[in-house]
Amino acid sequence: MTNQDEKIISEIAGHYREILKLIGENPDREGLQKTPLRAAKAIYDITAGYRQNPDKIATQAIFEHDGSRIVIVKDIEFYSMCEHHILPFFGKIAVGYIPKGKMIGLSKLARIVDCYARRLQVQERLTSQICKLLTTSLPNEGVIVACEAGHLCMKMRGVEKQESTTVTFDYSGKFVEDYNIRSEFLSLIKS
Ligand SMILES: Nc1nc2c(ncn2[C@@H]2O[C@H](COP(=O)(O)OP(=O)(O)OP(=O)(O)O)[C@@H](O)[C@H]2O)c(=O)[nH]1
Ligand SMILES: [Zn+2]
Repeated sequence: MTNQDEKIISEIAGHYREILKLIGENPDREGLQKTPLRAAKAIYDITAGYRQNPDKIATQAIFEHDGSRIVIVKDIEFYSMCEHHILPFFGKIAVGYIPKGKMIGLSKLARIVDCYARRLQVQERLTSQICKLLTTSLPNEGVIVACEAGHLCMKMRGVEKQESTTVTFDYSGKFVEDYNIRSEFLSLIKS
């Protein structure tokens, strides 16, 4: 952690201390003394994606590959924060692509998911940012991303729908043109 990171975290902690007072707490009581700093470190960590470069992650591990069949990494768990309420939404993402002479290191797909998830987000944008990045930075014939998540802003407050989940998709290239390949992806991520 750099000096700049520490400076920002300490400033955020000061704001959390004020929030604790405003909600009727005593930030000086024993259990809360370190809470502003802990909370500041947590929010800084949860939003680490702002300080990462997704293009760099996507181009770090590209290898030769002459196959042209779909590659899928599914059940990539993620945690993000909804930009409207700053409350968590979390679930799983599946990423698929059709190679065009190259393949990407599998872990990089999960790292790209984390890079965009660890920001203030809406689920639709999270899904489309992953799709767009891979479409432009990895040689491919098509990219598809499916995301299923539960939003705490719909469960622990507001409309309070405990079982609701939200599903979002985005796709490019052959997945747009070819319904069969899109449904192949869907059946493979369900199996
Ligand atoms: N499309 C979309 N909406 C989201 C997402 N996360 C939260 N929301 C919605 O953002 C909306 C904000 O609506 P507002 O009416 O401004 O806020 P609110 O009064 O807190 O709304 P309620 O949640 O209905 O109580 C709500 O409908 C949330 O469900 C997301 O990822 N995508
Ligand atoms: Zn919300």
